[in-house]
This record gives sequence, structure tokens and C-alpha cells, in this order.
Amino acid sequence: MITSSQTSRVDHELQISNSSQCAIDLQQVSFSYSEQRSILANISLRIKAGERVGFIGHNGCGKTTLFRLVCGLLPAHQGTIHVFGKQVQPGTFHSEVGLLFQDPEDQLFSPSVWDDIAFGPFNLGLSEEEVKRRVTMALDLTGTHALANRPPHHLSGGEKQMVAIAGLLAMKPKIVLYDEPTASLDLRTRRRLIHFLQGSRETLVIASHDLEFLLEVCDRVILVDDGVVVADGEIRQVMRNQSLMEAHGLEKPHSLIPHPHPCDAPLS
Ligand SMILES: Nc1ncnc2c1ncn2[C@@H]1O[C@H](COP(=O)(O)OP(=O)(O)OP(=O)(O)O)[C@@H](O)[C@H]1O
Repeated sequence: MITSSQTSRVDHELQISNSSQCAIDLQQVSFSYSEQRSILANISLRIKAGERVGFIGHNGCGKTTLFRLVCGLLPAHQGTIHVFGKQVQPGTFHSEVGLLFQDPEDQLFSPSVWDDIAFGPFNLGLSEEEVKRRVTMALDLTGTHALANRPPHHLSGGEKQMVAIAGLLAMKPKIVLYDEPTASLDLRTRRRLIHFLQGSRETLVIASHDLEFLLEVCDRVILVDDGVVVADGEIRQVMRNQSLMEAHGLEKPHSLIPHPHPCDAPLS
């Protein structure tokens, strides 16, 4: 039986294969925080508009660093980065790209959730009416209406995460970089985020150690180790490769391990 989520996945894959627009283009990008240790070395990759890409690798392999480079928060020491054909200038705000920080605390600072979500659109110089429309849309999409008047610092970790996502969506970025989006979510909120991302039309890059989550949302995965891309391909094909996953400090996801049907067990 074909489910509606499988149908929308096929539609989405067709849409991507027909798209020729490049959303993110990294050519020979290198970066290090100090002379002693290189974090990213000669990374080249292209992500098409509308793709949903998982970004995986062990702790400290450079996922967040790469996100900061794409947003222009850090300067590449070598190489070029383009988003939708425009070269990323470090220190300049690029409204096409939104980054969900690993720690939502880094993103929330206003007296109320409403003000926090409105902060970005106001700074884009939008009219009061448009800001109101965007905040309402972001609250709807993330299911956070009930939190609108609460101070962000009184929220639980998962609530903060959803409000931080709402703040990002209110900016309507064409590319969204999610850094560990499920880290503090309970199962119901994680499921809501999966449904939301499955229906999303933006270009998504998601760094996560939650491989089952990535399997549900992404079509492609990029595996990084020692500052280089060691695998880039269809997500199931890459993650099914147990020796590859283990060689880079990861495990094959449980859902990709074939489980014998109980009826196949030999009769004793
Ligand atoms: N500001 C900084 N100064 C010096 N070193 C840093 C800085 N930020 C990160 N690093 C180091 O760079 C390396 C890459 O860090 P990064 O946060 O990009 O990894 P990550 O893949 O996102 O890790 P995780 O999966 O744990 O979130 C790590 O060894 C980290 O300690």
C-alpha cells in the first residue's frame, strides 16, 4: 500500500530532479579556528533548490562550522560559497538563509514569544500588518499559538526549540539550516516537526545525530569526517552501509536493519 507521505515524497523527488537551480554551492572551502588544526578541508558540494539534505558526522566533525560559513557568520579561509548564485560575504546578513542554532537560548531574547518571532520581520523593514501576518503564520505552522504571550525564558527546552523555529520561518528564508532540531523535543513534538518538514518547500540542510529523523525527512545525506566529505548520496543507500557508518563513528539506523519475521523462526 502506498501512503500519502510516500506519495508526497515521490512528488518532492520529481520536483527536485526537474529543478536546475543551485541553492548552495561550495567550492574548495577550507576553514580552521587555529593554525594547529584544520576543521574543513577543500569541501566542494552543491545543493539544489528544494532539496532536503541530512548532514551527519561524529561530534566535533565540523557540521555547525559549515553552517556558520554558509550564513556568513565565519569567513572561509579558502574557496567560495554561493547561495542562489550570490557569493556569501562574511559579516553581511543574507536574508535567503536562516539558521536554527543548536541551542535555542542563543536565538530567544525578547520579553515575549510574539516579540521574539516579530523581531526578524521588523528588522527586514516590513509593515506592521505584514509582520503580524508573518508572526501568525509562524505560530500556526509550529503550533505555538498558546505560547505567544509567554516570556521565552519561562518555556521548556522543547517549547523554546519550536519558538526558535517559528522565529526563523517568519523571515521566510529560501534555505533553512537546522542544527540538531530534535535535540530537546518529546516524541509528539518531534513527530509534528517531521510532518512540518516533509511538507516544507524550502531548501533544507539538517545536521543531526537523530538518524531516524533524517530518514523520514531527507532524500540525500552528506557524511563528513576529518574535515572532508566521505559520502554523499541517497540517504538509505549511504546509511545502509554498515562498514562506512561504523568507520566514521556512526551506527546503521535500527529501521534499516532487516528483522526476520517471527513466522520465519525455525520450529523447535
Ligand atoms: N569558536 C571556536 N574556537 C575554537 N574551536 C572551535 C570553535 N567552535 C568550534 N570549535 C571546534 O571545531 C570543531 C568543530 O566544531 P563544530 O561545532 O563545527 O562540530 P559539530 O560537527 O557541529 O559537532 P556536534 O555534533 O558535537 O554538534 C570542534 O572540535 C570544536 O571544538
